[in-house]
Amino acid sequence: MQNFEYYNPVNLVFGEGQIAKLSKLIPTDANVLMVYGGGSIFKNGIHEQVADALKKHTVTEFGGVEPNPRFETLMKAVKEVKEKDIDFILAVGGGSVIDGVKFISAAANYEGDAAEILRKRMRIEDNALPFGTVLTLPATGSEMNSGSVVTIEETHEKLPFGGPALFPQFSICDPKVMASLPTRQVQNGVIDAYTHVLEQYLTYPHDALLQDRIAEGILQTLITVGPEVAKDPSDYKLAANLMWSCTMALNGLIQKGVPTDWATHMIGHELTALYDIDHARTLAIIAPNLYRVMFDSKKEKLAQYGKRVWNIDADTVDDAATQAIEKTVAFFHTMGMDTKLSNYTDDYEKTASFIVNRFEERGWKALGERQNITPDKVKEIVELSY
Ligand SMILES: NC(=O)c1ccc[n+]([C@@H]2O[C@H](COP(=O)([O-])OP(=O)(O)OC[C@H]3O[C@@H](n4cnc5c(N)ncnc54)[C@H](O)[C@@H]3O)[C@@H](O)[C@H]2O)c1
Repeated sequence: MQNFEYYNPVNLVFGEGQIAKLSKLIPTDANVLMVYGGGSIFKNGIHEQVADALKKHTVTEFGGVEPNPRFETLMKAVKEVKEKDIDFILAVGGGSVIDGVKFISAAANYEGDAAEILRKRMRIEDNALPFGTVLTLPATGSEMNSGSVVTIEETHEKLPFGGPALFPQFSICDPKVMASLPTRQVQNGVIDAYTHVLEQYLTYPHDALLQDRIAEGILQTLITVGPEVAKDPSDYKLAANLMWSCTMALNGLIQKGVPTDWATHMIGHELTALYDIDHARTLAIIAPNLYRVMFDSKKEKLAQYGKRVWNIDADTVDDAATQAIEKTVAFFHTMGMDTKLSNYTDDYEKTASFIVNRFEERGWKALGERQNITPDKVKEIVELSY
């Protein structure tokens, strides 16, 4: 096992009725900016619960953070923070709102052009504004990690950044909030979490036995609850298991001491930036083709995944690994994912060369756990995804 440090200071408050605890989790003398997205919280009662819990607090509201949050919108919130001397931010939303709040928190005290935080992929160590979250959509794990992804609309760039100062102080995860989710968003949540685990698991064999078993447990739970919770997100048992699986998939635990990949995400972000395809759906397009192109490099772990997660009984590693990829694609389809870029756009033919050029401009010579996903491999993966 590789050496590691595991630091995660998030106070995760899980369960029905827990939103009321906001009154104690945020200091009463705080000057709060409450940030939310398109307004679904006004229809499903979440806004009412938050407002009720914060009736003794000073709260300014900032709505309109988009799915795949935009730098341009978030800078308006940064202006508000400065003008109103805000000293605590509350994110009420899914990954987009939480990621957006992480950017606002980092940019609030940043001297200079805040776009540098994204373009230079800055590691935020200190000087960020404290914030907490009320999660409304289980998917990203952003409620319990210190990463964020923000899109610069002007240049169609979707860029990740993060750092230890960007952990939420607390996150409230009440599975009841899922009842109002459209099927599409529940499906996205399942596949986003599933692919997060694959990024940290489908690498090469190592000796971190527990990390593998936890990863396999999350995958099996998602396979069990995914199709059912998409049909009925108001079923508390299913919703609670999905919500906790999504958090566990990306709170840092399963990546400790092991190699990780993340190339599917790096390529997927480009598809969202170019075509506005939902994040999870870009992962479903890219991941299987990445496993096909990088087969020799990943086949041992693919075979282990096939045998342990899908109960595949095959004579050879190659056979088990091939079947594992097919099982994964079938699961993505069960969860309502289209797995071809041409299902989303007719204008795909130059996508591979565009993405490769971008990676080269950014100086990315190779991706993946072995740093062997070179620009020509990226091209092959994207072309196979058409
Ligand atoms: N920080 C991380 O670790 C991390 C990891 C993966 C993905 N991401 C990023 O997170 C973003 C995606 O976040 P997401 O998948 O959580 O979706 P989202 O936050 O973009 O929300 C998707 C849609 O669901 C709606 N919605 C949210 N909660 C709802 C509810 N309870 N009822 C009805 N509608 C509701 C939103 O208004 C929005 O229209 C992407 O930008 C992605 O790149 C971040």
